Amino acid sequence: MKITVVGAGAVGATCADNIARKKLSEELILLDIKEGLSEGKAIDMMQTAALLGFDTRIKGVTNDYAATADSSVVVITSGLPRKPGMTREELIGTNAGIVKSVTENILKYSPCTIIIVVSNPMDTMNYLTLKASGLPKNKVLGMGGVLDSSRFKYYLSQELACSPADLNAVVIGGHGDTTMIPLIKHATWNSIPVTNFLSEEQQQKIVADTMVGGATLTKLIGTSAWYAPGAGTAAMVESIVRDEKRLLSCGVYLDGEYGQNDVSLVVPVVLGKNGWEKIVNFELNEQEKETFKKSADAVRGMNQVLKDEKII
Ligand SMILES: NC(=O)c1ccc[n+]([C@@H]2O[C@H](COP(=O)([O-])OP(=O)(O)OC[C@H]3O[C@@H](n4cnc5c(N)ncnc54)[C@H](O)[C@@H]3O)[C@@H](O)[C@H]2O)c1
Ligand SMILES: O=C(O)C[C@H](O)C(=O)O
Repeated sequence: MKITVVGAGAVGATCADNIARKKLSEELILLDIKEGLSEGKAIDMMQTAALLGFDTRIKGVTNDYAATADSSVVVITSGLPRKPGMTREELIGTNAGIVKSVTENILKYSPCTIIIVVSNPMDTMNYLTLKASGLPKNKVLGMGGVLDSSRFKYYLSQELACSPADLNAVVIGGHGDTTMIPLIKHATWNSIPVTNFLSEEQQQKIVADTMVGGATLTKLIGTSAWYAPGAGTAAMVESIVRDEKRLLSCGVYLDGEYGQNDVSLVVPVVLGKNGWEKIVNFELNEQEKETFKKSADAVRGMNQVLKDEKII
């Protein structure tokens, strides 16, 4: 099996590192537009193989799409990250062109692949990839909800002084500072509602911190995060290539589900060898439904830019 990661920057390289450590494929191609970057990072990672005990062959290439031929899964991380003070949506002008051309090049050599989109603004880039690729909707997925759910568990675990591994907590909606919806009323600590242990004020703070989790790290680091995004993407790849059927929050094209059409948003899906295999319906209360609709409207507004600029 071959997996390709496009973009050998912070997120792409971290994702590739996780894929190799988990031994998810025999071959792993790392592709970047910047001469030497992916070649160098691939060799650096290969020099950890003897220490970490994996036998995945990682190869770095500069814009050589022929090397990606017959990839089962392709991860797209190419594009600009935001700087402190920016929103993800401000990246659309640059990243739409990059994501569209990468998608077209990938499909020339892997017409049946499954694509995971990481580049921001993810909800709009995932929609663009689906439209530009013409792939079946179950083969195009956005990474953001897995990350946001993991961040949600982090903030919950800090407040509850518990292990994040014992928490069940999900973020749906958009992958934007104002569009994501951490479902705190549904979150549990080993089946006990977390709301039993947290004041209303604590709950609101956890939700707010989760929503701006990416912006908080961008302010601290000076560019956006990569460890959790890389690990989150690798978890999605793992569920696909091992056909684990994990229930993960992923960006998918909605065709009536959750009352929405013609938009990509984050919802819980079963992830297996065919991509997303089933969208699972959350019993949202009226307020959550209304918030989901607002997120959908905001993301649809961003997607309109793609049409106005004749990108799709
Ligand atoms: N969805 C998420 O949860 C999530 C999380 C973190 C980052 N991101 C996004 O992922 C993207 C990458 O972030 P990063 O921190 O790795 O940035 P980075 O700058 O470290 O890496 C981006 C890489 O893309 C490469 N690139 C640019 N144009 C390309 C092209 N046409 N073909 C191939 N490679 C190309 C660059 O040379 C660079 O190496 C950003 O858009 C960022 O906002 C999304
Ligand atoms: O915050 C960002 O811009 C990057 C990514 O979407 C994240 O949530 O870490």
